[in-house]
Amino acid sequence: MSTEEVLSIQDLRMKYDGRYVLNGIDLHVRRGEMIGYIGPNGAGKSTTVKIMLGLVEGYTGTVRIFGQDIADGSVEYKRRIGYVPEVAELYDQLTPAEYLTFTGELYGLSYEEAYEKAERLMECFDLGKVYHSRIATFSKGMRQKVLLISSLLHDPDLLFLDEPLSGLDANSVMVVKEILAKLSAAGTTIFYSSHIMDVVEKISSRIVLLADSRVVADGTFKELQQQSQEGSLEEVFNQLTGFHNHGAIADRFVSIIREGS
Ligand SMILES: Nc1ncnc2c1ncn2[C@@H]1O[C@H](COP(=O)(O)OP(=O)(O)OP(=O)(O)O)[C@@H](O)[C@H]1O
Repeated sequence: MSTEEVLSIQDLRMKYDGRYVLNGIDLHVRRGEMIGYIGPNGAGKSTTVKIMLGLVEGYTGTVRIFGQDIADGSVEYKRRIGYVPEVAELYDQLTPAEYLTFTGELYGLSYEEAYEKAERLMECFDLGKVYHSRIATFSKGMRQKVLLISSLLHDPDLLFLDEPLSGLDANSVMVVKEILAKLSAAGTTIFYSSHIMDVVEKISSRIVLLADSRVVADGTFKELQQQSQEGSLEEVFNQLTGFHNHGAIADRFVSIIREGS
């Protein structure tokens, strides 16, 4: 793996409504790393990613991407980034051909190049026949595949994925996991945010766990296991986030549902 630093975050803090949602994040990521970025709901994962994408302002600290401070006003670094958001904002009235040539051109590809490349990528996902159908008619998994293609069309150096396997069937999951492994091996740096612990455990070269607005663990899966003396990543996650009462919460939930019945 290269020692080239693709991403560097120093003392990143962000407040919403007077409350710190990120409180001193430090993170240094090298080229080709596959970072599993995990944490409880509301821990600040999306906020960190949105800051890195330049979508959220008002933070303090320094964020450098490809060596460039993203606060310096230049947006050139964005051309080398791909992003699959948690909530898809696909344009329903467009076809994949229209949508993907639009995003491809935004990333600097020519129309012809984007059109032809997107069509071949759609075919890889068995979606060649619907290249000219409206996205409004697509299933969740089909939409997710279009989003994945859109994030990868320009062969980004840094890829941010938020629940990228959402809605995909088991066969497609296998294909996408393999694609990510190959991209990472070829030098693409991947920031993989998900709640599906067994996938994160298997595909990440390094896992960063965010809790209470801070990084509470950062290392390989083996290192995290040693830190918490637990087995699976799910158990490591429970332990490092101090969560032990799933049974009691479930009991309470069910008893409320059953009240009066
Ligand atoms: N625009 C906003 N205005 C006010 N508070 C916000 C805003 N965006 C996020 N927050 C708050 O910041 C905290 C972190 O949210 P964030 O979406 O980053 O969490 P997350 O780790 O991605 O969670 P999840 O796993 O549920 O997706 C939450 O408490 C959330 O309510």
